[in-house]
Amino acid sequence: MAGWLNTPDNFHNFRNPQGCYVIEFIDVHKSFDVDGRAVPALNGIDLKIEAGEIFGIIGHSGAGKSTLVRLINLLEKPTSGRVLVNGTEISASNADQLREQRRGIGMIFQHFNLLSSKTVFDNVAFPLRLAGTYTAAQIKERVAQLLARVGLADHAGKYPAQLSGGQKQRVGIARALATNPKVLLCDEATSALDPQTTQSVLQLLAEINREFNLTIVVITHEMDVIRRIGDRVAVLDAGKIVEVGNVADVFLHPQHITTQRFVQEAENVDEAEEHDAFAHVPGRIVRLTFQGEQTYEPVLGQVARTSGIDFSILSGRIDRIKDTPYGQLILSITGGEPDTALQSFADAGLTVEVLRG
Ligand SMILES: Nc1ncnc2c1ncn2[C@@H]1O[C@H](COP(=O)(O)OP(=O)(O)OP(=O)(O)O)[C@@H](O)[C@H]1O
Repeated sequence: MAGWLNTPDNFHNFRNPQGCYVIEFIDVHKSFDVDGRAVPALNGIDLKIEAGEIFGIIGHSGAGKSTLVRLINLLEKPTSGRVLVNGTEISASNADQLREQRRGIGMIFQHFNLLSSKTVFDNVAFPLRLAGTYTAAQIKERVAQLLARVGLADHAGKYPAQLSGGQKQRVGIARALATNPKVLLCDEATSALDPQTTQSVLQLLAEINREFNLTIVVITHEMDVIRRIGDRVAVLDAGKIVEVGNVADVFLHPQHITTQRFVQEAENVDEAEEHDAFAHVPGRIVRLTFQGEQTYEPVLGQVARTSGIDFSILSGRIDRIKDTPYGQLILSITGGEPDTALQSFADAGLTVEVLRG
């Protein structure tokens, strides 16, 4: 059944003809009327989400994430400003156009939102039946194909109550993909799952992103989710985007205080505690950040030898941001020529931050 799944070729037809942005917010404000008073939820959002990327939106409760996502899936209209999805401004769409546009946007939820009285098969078939344009044989084939893709081929006859959380979310993903959307919105999709199940669901999302060139928008309050699969991230705080960039840049060098706190939470670091712990350590204290292949290179030893410094490692971690390894070390440096050492680290491509001079 060729043509059922997104392919890079047919995907291009859905790109914004003016560029490659699937979703675009232009100075968007949204407020809600509460007892005759306008309560602002979003204040001047400018955002461009590119075709085929995994874009994370992180924020605390009340920051405006759900409102932002409801503007993307066309459930809300902006109070002012423009939201474009696949190049079309939603507030200018009529009812038929809206229905057609909504079919191009899939969504998965924190609590899965499956129909408990229907089998796995019927849950996934639901949007296809709703569309009213597929034969029973086409629906059967499509659902089988989707269930196989999410690893649930043997569970078609089960009911949601008979599934684990991870399996329920896989059904949610299969259902969201049924009508072949170009955009998948994930609203806290792994927040109800244990760490191991979270990992496998995130892996599945990363795979379908690559296979179908699907644009995925991930709404979360956990930086770790974005670190694992995100390409770019926007940090939302009190209805405003306070930081946006590539995940590696934002994660390793967070600028805004809200971003810094999210990163510290993800790394389980208490900066005040760390600062106290280093108070009695002699020498300069520096943080070195390695990215990519340099993570595994013997830079520390080489620089120590050439500059004559001694160093102790006060804390350190090696991990991955999506597919790229990175390392962060906090060192105390004594003796030798510390300025030469810091320059040599920078020359080797490491990011050097002096925490105490
Ligand atoms: N329908 C509504 N009517 C009135 N106020 C609303 C409505 N929806 C959202 N708000 C307000 O808008 C602000 C942003 O809410 P929103 O639900 O978008 O935040 P959020 O980041 O998704 O939070 P959470 O993670 O808790 O869902 C909040 O102050 C909220 O009270």
